[in-house]
Amino acid sequence: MTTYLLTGARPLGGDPTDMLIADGVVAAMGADARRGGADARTGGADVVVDAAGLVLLPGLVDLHTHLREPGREDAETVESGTRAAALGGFTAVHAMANTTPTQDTAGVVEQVWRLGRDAGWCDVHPVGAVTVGLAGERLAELSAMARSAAAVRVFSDDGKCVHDPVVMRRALEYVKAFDGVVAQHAQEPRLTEGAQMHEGVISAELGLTGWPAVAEEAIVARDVLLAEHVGSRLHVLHLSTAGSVEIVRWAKARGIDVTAEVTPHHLMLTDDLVRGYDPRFKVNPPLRTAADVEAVREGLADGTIDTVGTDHAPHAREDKDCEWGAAAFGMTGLETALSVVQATMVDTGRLTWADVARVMSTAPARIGRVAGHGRPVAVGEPANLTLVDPAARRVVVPEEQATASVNSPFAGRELPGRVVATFLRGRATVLDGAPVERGVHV
Ligand SMILES: NC(=O)N[C@@H](CC(=O)O)C(=O)O
Ligand SMILES: [Zn+2]
Ligand SMILES: [Zn+2]
Repeated sequence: MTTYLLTGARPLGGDPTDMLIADGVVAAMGADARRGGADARTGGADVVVDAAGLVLLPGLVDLHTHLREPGREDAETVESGTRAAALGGFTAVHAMANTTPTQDTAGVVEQVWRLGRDAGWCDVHPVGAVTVGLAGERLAELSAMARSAAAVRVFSDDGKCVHDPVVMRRALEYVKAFDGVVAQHAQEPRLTEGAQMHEGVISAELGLTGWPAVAEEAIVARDVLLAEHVGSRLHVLHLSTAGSVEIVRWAKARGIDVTAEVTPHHLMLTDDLVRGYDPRFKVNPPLRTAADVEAVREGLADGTIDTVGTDHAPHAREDKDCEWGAAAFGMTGLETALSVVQATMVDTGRLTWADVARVMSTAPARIGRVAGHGRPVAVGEPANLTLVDPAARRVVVPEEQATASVNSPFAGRELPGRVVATFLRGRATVLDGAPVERGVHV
């Protein structure tokens, strides 16, 4: 296996140091990293990576990716989506269940898991659907998916809300048997019929049907109470309103086992962008107000919100290049997530890089029960690592990204930070900011 010497990388909170990556693990750090060979420059390593000035993070873990395969390979495939993930610094992603066919059986989740393993860009953990066909009526075969080769631990009808309280209660009870978690897309369906954007001053001005904050908050409030009642784990996806942050803060103070996610776009963008009617800004839940953005930033900074999940939602051109009302909901995000978190949270002084490791790696790995990821950067640990250049800046050009879709809301924006290298169990998937095909380095 190729060995790598990273020179002068800055681990979290530590001084710059050298690191030897060999046999899939962090083999040595500090002076020991060069002891493997007579050559003083390489220390015997096959590849030397100059990491001076770079931040070394544990490989990022996304609990919320839409890979679209099977069913919409025109928008994304497991191959293109996981390549994008590696370029974004991710070593593991959870593939949402709203595929066609739905990931609601052991057979389909095993298929996606195998496609991920064969592509080799990052670990793919399929999410299992909570209900058959995401229809919200009958529970899917949760335990068969948990016992399958894909070892599913995260269950979600994402795209749809598990709105029937009895079905939600049963799902929460059921997943306890295998330490699973229900990840809820909190959207009260009756309060959001025909909704096109956030309900507020701007929806009134534009004459578009609004998606009120209460439609999210009512489900978040109900679900934390259900989770408390049955003593189960709940994860709230893409939390987007100030009221939702308050409810989760209350629930945590009460000891309820709830975790919450915010997306990069809800940390940066607001509903006034809809004024241009550009469908790149159409997303579920919708972009909210500046006060909501401030509240989710504060929630992420104080630990109320546990994770940043990309909700990478690629869509084919014909589903986005149309008028606002007809366009699909969703935005790509894997290749910009870390930069958006840097811009909104690190460069504003609200999170340290150690906090970023927590919200984008450690916490999602723990919630998803993913072994080998989100671990401390230390000798003997699996070498799942990301090297970031925080001083770099770049303009986002969707056509240059690895994702097969171009619906990035950050197109044309200059963002800070660049993923220089990603390592998956000691193998480089990205070097010098470019993907490394398998077989080039083994
Ligand atoms: N976020 C979105 O706007 N769309 C997601 C579904 C979802 O995450 O709810 C999609 O699958 O396209
Ligand atoms: Zn969703
Ligand atoms: Zn989603």
